[in-house]
Amino acid sequence: MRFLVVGAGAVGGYFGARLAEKGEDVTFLVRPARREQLKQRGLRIRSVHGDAHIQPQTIVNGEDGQFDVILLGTKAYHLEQAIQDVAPYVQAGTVVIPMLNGIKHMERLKEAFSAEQVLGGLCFIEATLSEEGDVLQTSPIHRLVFGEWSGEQTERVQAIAEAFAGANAMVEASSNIQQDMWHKYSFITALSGVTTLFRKPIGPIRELPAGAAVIQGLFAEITAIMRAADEPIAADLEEKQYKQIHTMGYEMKSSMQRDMEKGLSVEADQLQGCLLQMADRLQVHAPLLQAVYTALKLYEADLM
Ligand SMILES: NC(=O)C1=CN([C@@H]2O[C@H](COP(=O)(O)OP(=O)(O)OC[C@H]3O[C@@H](n4cnc5c(N)ncnc54)[C@H](OP(=O)(O)O)[C@@H]3O)[C@@H](O)[C@H]2O)C=CC1
Ligand SMILES: CC(C)(CO)C(=O)C(=O)O
Repeated sequence: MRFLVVGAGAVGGYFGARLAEKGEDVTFLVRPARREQLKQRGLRIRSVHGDAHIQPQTIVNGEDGQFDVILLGTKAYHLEQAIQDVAPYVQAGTVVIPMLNGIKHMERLKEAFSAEQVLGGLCFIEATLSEEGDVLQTSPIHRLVFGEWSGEQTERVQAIAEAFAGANAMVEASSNIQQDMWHKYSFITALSGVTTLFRKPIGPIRELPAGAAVIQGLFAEITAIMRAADEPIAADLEEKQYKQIHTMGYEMKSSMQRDMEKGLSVEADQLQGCLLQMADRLQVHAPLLQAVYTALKLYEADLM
């Protein structure tokens, strides 16, 4: 099975390298500067699960290649360019698996390719790129979940799961990827929301009663919006996720917060902004989410 990983960043670099380390046929679609960096230094992972160092196969936009599975690992604000660049490689029988946070990209991908070719996907991992371009992976979670939108365990899903079997990452074929994606969307919207608002890891925020109340309030707003939109979320989602946030390492940061610390763009429109549009349409009151989004937009304005 030939894999193409779009973007050799934190997420794409990690899961792609884990698959290549296992011996699978993996190519990275990268841009010229990243290709040069990878050529000089290789793709290195420094991880709590063990380091890795591979010399990755790369292509840049326009070069030839044929692939069975495309793993999409760009930021949501790079999605349009990524779609254009990857389109020539999406042929009959090719499957696209996004690993992005959020949900809005699913619509866009199904429209750009065919709904049949796009599986659902998400990942749980705390990873970032170092100044040298190495993947730093710093907490026990390194889980990739994917599946047919219908939930069926089709042959192609089983074949992909088989290719990942034995790789140094937890990879699961889900029979309810729609719900999994909405749940992850809820979790990351709240986690990235509070960690960027307060600019602290989750530990110090949740141990302050007022911080815990903000987390709880955000989950209540987010799930109220999702319920009003009739999205497939569990009845006890907010309680479960509030508990989940208390099981995370004290120093755990969100990827959005790490990007903010590096002065990079953030996915505010695709995460908080997209939910606020739903809230507006459905007339759900979401003042905490609005405050988080405002803080993010002010941060973005300073970048310009
Ligand atoms: N980091 C994390 O811990 C987690 C991140 N996520 C989500 O995963 C997604 C990816 O995040 P993350 O890995 O952190 O992001 P990174 O910024 O680390 O990596 C994204 C990579 O995509 C590359 N890229 C962008 N456009 C293109 C293109 N057209 N062709 C080829 N490469 C391209 C960038 O390359 P270049 O160097 O050329 O700019 C960059 O290396 C986001 O949606 C994020 O929210 C989800 C869970 C955890
Ligand atoms: C929830 C978490 C931290 C882990 O996957 C994440 O998705 C992110 O920071 O983007």
